[in-house]
Amino acid sequence: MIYTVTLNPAIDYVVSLDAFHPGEVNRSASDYKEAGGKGINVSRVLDRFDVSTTALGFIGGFTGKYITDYLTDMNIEHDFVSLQQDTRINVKLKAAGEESEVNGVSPTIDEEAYQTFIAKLEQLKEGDIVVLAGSLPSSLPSDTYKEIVAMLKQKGVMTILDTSGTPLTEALKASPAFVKPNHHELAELFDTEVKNDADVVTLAKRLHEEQQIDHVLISMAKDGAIYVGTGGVMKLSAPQGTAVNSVGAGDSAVAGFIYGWQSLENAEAAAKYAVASGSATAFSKTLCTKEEVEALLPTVSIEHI
Ligand SMILES: Nc1ncnc2c1ncn2[C@@H]1O[C@H](COP(=O)(O)OP(=O)(O)O)[C@@H](O)[C@H]1O
Ligand SMILES: O=P(O)(O)OC[C@H]1O[C@](O)(COP(=O)(O)O)[C@@H](O)[C@@H]1O
Repeated sequence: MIYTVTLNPAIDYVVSLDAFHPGEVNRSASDYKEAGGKGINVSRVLDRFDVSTTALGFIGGFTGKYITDYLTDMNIEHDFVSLQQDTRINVKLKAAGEESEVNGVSPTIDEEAYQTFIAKLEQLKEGDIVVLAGSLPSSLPSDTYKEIVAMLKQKGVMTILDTSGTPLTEALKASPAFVKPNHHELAELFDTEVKNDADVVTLAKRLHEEQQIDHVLISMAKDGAIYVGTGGVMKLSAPQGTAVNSVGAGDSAVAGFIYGWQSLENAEAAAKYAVASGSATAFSKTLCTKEEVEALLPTVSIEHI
């Protein structure tokens, strides 16, 4: 069974305007809301690929109810721990060809809620897959993902991690099986500049070899991705197209990799599916469909480095 963990979910409130004028009253040309947060998006995309998951994490208040109702309507299993405080709202602003984001403040996770969540993870078994994705609520210590990865690995559970900053640095010490930082997050991780593909390969190799991560996929938005792992070293081009809404592109890439890996057990095919999925989401208003991904697959080229 695949589980996604979103410790800090969100309603994504996506607002489009022709132009944004700070300090003035602005009116949306269009807006809509979606259940978001990285693990939840992975569940949503895998559902579109006909792969069942159970979404775990913390949810609270009327915003949390919006998310659980949304998932229930989609027939996506979920088993969140309930909080009193509201789940956050993240604002995604699209104006004059630019995308800006204001991600909200997380509710507080108290010890009792955290232990209830850990008790759910304790039930998982060898062969299960867990996707840990997104920021940590500020009330949880920065080594939370590290502790969870270590605990799950002891049970024979495959762990996949998509986060950034100190929680990522810490969790790498527990060697999750697959990580997908983008190139900015990779640079931040090593406190350096990433100027070209060679720099990306050098740092991704360090993650694979020194931190013993089986699969490292560095996503680079319109420049595709670089894979370093048990499947070798390769650069994947992104399909050409017009970016409509790139919110969820990274999450779609994570879902695409899992889908490709599960169905084919081949890292090259999985990385290709990841890139096609990310791009299909970037080119559409919302998350990709399987048909959109498969239409783009032949346009992803791979160069072995
Ligand atoms: N403008 C774009 N054009 C084509 N593909 C894109 C674009 N933006 C994102 N993608 C696709 O989505 C994947 C993930 O995007 P990226 O922006 O790197 O992730 P994140 O959202 O985690 O920062 C990329 O590897 C690429 O395949
Ligand atoms: O937990 P974080 O890092 O604040 O990110 C949450 C945001 O990321 C998203 O999951 C989108 O992520 P990507 O664009 O990286 O795929 C949104 O749905 C959500 O608002």
